[in-house]
Amino acid sequence: MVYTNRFLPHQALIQNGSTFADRPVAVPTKKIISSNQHDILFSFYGPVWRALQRNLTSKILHPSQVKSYANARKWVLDMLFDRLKYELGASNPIRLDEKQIREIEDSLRGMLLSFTRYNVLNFWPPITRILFWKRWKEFLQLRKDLEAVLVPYIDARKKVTQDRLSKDGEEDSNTNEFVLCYVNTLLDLRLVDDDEGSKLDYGNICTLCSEFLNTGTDTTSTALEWIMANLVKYPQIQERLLEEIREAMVDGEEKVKEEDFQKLPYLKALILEGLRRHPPLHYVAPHRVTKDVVLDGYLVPTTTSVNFFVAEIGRDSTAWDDPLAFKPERFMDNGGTTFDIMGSKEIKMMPFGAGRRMCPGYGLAILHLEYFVANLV
Ligand code: HEM
Repeated sequence: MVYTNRFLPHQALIQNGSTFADRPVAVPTKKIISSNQHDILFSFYGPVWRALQRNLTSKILHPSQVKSYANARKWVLDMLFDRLKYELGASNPIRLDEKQIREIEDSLRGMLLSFTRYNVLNFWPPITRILFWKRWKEFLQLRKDLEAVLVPYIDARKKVTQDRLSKDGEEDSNTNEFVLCYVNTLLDLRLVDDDEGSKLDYGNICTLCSEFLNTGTDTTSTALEWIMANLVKYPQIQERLLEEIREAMVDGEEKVKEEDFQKLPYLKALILEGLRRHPPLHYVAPHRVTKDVVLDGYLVPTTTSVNFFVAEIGRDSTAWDDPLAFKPERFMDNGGTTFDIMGSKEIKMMPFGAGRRMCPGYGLAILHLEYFVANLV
């Protein structure tokens, strides 16, 4: 088995941006450093991050947690409906919350879109930061802007959590609806084993939150747009899906619920076909092998950055019949849908990557896509 690690210099820079600006580096611990200890750049600029983030995301993205966000999904769907009505000329106002969401989105997007501009700062940071000082200043400003947007929400969450605990530390019985969120897991985290261990600072938390938001939002919305576009392009697919949804729903119900999804195999097939034909990420982030490997006669040294052409893999004519066609039926099997999206036996497509660095949010992403596609249709 060839293990690969991430090779992501720009992330190292972004993640430590605030650290270099005005905060001390969070101290890595023996426990946290693990899979990335060989990464060349991370070993200089913060090896703690990848493993830390992986631990946290696997906790918060566990299926038991994912279920508890059903209300949030419903809220977003209502917001989408509001927007559709608004754009169609109805008088429903857009909720104020959307403004706040846009604010977060804008600051994250600014950071994401300009990453090629700042990538040069990674090459030899002590020098490139002097040579490109203007860029470095701009980068720090972007980072400060991002923190200015996120910190109030982190504080608000802190307050909700503190209010929830009674003075003697017992849980308030009136707060049964409390849902653990990602920020809570970050606030609780200690970087060393003992009780005195340091907590993550605002810069650290903002970095982890922005990564979580970046990886989870644009990807899902891009996939959703492609799937909806194909439903418009192929009315017969839309018709078949609508039929399936009608059959699965109890008369009088207005929304497709998460419990209904198991009765909707064609919906699942549609989502998979959307991800195969139009994966939101054309490549996964660059990886590298943890030791030199010979593959098919080619040496892959540890110093090489390895890129996987996700989109091409899903359109490979040796693996798929008529690969350019949009046919959800290809995922249907005896009336059901069975596809090994994790690629544990074979990899015919990898929209979420594969192996141990596979997207930890794939279950949540598929759930979101099912939820929004079914309800919009
Ligand atoms: C259709 C939606 C999505 C697609 C196509 C997608 C795809 C991917 C891919 C290809 C990777 C890189 C895997 C690799 O390098 O091998 C990744 C990483 C990641 N994704 Fe997703 N993703 C989606 C949704 C989400 C969601 C909803 C979340 C969380 C809320 C999420 C969280 C993450 C995180 C935290 C990583 C980094 C994991 C690591 O560094 O080990 N993703 N995703």
